[in-house]
Amino acid sequence: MAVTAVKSENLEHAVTLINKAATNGAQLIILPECFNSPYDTTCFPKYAESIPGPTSDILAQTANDNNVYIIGGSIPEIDNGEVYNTCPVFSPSGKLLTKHRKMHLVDINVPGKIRFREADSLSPGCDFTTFDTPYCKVGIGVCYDLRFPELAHIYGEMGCKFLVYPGAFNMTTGPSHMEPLLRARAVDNEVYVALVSGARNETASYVAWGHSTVVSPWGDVLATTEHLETIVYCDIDPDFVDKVRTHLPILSQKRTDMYSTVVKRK
Ligand SMILES: O=C(O)CCC(=O)C(=O)O
Repeated sequence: MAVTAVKSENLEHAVTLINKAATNGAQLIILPECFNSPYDTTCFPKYAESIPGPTSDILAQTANDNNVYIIGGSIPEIDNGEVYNTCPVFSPSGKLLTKHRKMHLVDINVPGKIRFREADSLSPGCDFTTFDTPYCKVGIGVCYDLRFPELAHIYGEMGCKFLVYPGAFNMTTGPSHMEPLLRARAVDNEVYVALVSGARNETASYVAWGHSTVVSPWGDVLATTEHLETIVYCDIDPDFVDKVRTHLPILSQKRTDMYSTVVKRK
């Protein structure tokens, strides 16, 4: 999705795209990170709103109108004076099922290329976020969360078969890192993984890599795109997760007598 600096335009456009995807048969629809605001630390506090709030009300209504799950990308959320990068999730009846506040905030400095520090205006979330669908359990991260294998592993342990990351990789890290990270999380945990990005806008302060992609539990790229706005469609088969786990039972072969990944705070 192409995102502009005008929140109302972004909301209207997101609804149009969701309606189109639903008309074409999508049952679970994912928006990109920061779809109602520019991805810019100076914008987050200005665009922030509560969840539930105006943007989430529109997504709830759109989920209900189309009878689809919506993973609402992310929006800057304000709560108690703190601003979070938050992904709200809606059921086909328009219920706010859960929300994921980005747990790992971006703090990168590649000299001469990119410096971005979300903590300049955001606070990190401290919750694991999963929800059940009739198809399978789904785990949510937001972009930089993808770089931390522990989160994906814990979601796998919690029973998720599909991990979804609204994201916005950039022109420095995206070309080298995004696809390998998606494929690694998928193969490590034998799950489907999707990352949904905003379209590239060369005039934005942060230029997104784009390339929204879905990877299978076997590590294959099932659906992807270039950097311009489009809807990427993909069939997810939760039974295939079980098949891969039977063929390669690595999850039960972990040497948990020697090491483990432990949840310290829920
Ligand atoms: O991990 C990266 O390289 C970029 C991450 C990012 O920009 C984000 O979390 O939105």
